[in-house]
Amino acid sequence: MTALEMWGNLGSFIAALMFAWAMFRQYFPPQLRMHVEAYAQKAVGHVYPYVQIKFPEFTGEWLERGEAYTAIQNYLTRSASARAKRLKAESVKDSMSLVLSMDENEEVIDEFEGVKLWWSSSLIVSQKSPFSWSPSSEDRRFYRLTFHRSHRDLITGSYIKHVLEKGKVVAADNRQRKLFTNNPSSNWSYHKPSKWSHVAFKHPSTFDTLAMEPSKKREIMNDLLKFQRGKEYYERIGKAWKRGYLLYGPPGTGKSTMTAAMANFLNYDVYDVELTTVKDNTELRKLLIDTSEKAIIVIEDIDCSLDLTGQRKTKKQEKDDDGEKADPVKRMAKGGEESKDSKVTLSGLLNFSDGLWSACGGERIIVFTTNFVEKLDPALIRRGRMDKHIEMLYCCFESFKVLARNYLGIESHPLFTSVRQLLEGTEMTPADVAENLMPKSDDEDEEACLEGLIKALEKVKEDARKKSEEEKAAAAEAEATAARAMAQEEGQQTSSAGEQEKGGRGCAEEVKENGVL
Ligand SMILES: Nc1ncnc2c1ncn2[C@@H]1O[C@H](COP(=O)(O)OP(=O)(O)OP(=O)(O)O)[C@@H](O)[C@H]1O
Ligand SMILES: [Mg+2]
Repeated sequence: MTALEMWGNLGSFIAALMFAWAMFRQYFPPQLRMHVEAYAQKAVGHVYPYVQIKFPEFTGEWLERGEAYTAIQNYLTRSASARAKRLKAESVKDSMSLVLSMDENEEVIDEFEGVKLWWSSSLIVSQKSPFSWSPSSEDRRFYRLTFHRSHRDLITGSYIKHVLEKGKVVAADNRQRKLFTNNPSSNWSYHKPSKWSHVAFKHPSTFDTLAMEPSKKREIMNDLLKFQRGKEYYERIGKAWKRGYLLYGPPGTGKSTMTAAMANFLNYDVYDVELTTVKDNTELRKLLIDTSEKAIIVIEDIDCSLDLTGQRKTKKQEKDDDGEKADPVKRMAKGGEESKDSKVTLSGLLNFSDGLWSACGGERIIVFTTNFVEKLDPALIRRGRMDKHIEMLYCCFESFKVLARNYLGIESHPLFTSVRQLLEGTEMTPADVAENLMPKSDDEDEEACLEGLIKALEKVKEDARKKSEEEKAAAAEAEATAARAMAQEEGQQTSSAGEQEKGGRGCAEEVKENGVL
């Protein structure tokens, strides 16, 4: 028999089977058909050694997109793009890249701990619109997983968990991350229920481009990685999966840049909380609850946002304050007009940072930045709330080298030696160094930029020297004035003591005289 004849016979056999099946469906009464089908399935089950699991696209009463379906779709991306013959492409990251998944009725093979499995994707077209070209909302897509029944425990126990976890990781890598900012409370309405507005987060800062001492940078990166991989660890020790970072240092040392680098490193969204537009503590809590996992919540310039220098109020004091706010008479008595300022208090902020851990699921980082760490209440930055304190420093030579690589594309230059000497003991922020390294015109080359930086550093050094001399002179002057004042005071005391003595004696004499009298 030739191959062609064999295919011909097989085709006839399948056609006959399909015809028999159609007759069976048409002429058998439904109840009888159900019984026959059930017995047929049982009979097949005895000889057919494979198990199948179906993962539908939409689940639940409201037909939400099943998390498992999406995770499987993402998990199968790699094997589908390598092996499937027909693929579907979807754009992600604001149309910046494509994700490929297998098209309907395709099959790919996967392997897990030496066990072979088959994934197929299927589509059941809705009965209502069999000839419609446009997809119907009632069309049902699903993935079907087939495996040998001897591996049932392995597949249902570990493999499916592995697929879902890997799928979520792929989804996180593919998603467009967002930068959220809180809407002023007046913007919350029925039509715009979200407390946050967002744009795509595209900050270019990375740890590679961040100017910082390499060992410190590595330490922070390791800390972040440990946190990100620490799900089980946090569960085991019974601590919420969160970490607080306090970034402090002078303006322009890279606190905001570091926050962006952290978000890019961890692949997290960023929630930038503008505290001054938050009406009160309750609103702050609502904002917190509305954040997602895998997020960095940032409160910049925490010392400027609120008056956090005061002591924490007791519950009673807060109640009294609330009473005053509510009572117009008390408010007027306090000083007239109602304040338009935020009424978020230190306690509110503490509850916010603590609530972060208790009210929400895991994987959140909170970052506070400040120029004046000494101004902050110790309660706000104690370990447990702010677990890691990072001081952002003036530019050192190692930081300069990173900036030179970023801005000029050079690793070394004869002028580096002068820069190194000048940077020692000079306080110039990375922001100022970066500004000096930026070519001001097309014909300014790297040498000109470095010379410009050297001049700027010399000026800063000279200004610092003059300032220190002026300060020394002022201190000496103040000391001299104080000494003069003390001497004068001592002189006055001596003379007044003399007079007192005289006066005293006078009195005594008087008494005496009086006595005599
Ligand atoms: N450590 C750094 N590494 C790389 N670039 C830096 C660094 N520090 C500052 N810069 C550059 O200077 C600019 C200002 O820095 P940034 O806004 O991060 O400072 P900051 O510490 O947040 O200042 P502020 O206290 O005023 O908020 C950045 O846009 C960046 O280009
Ligand atoms: Mg900043």
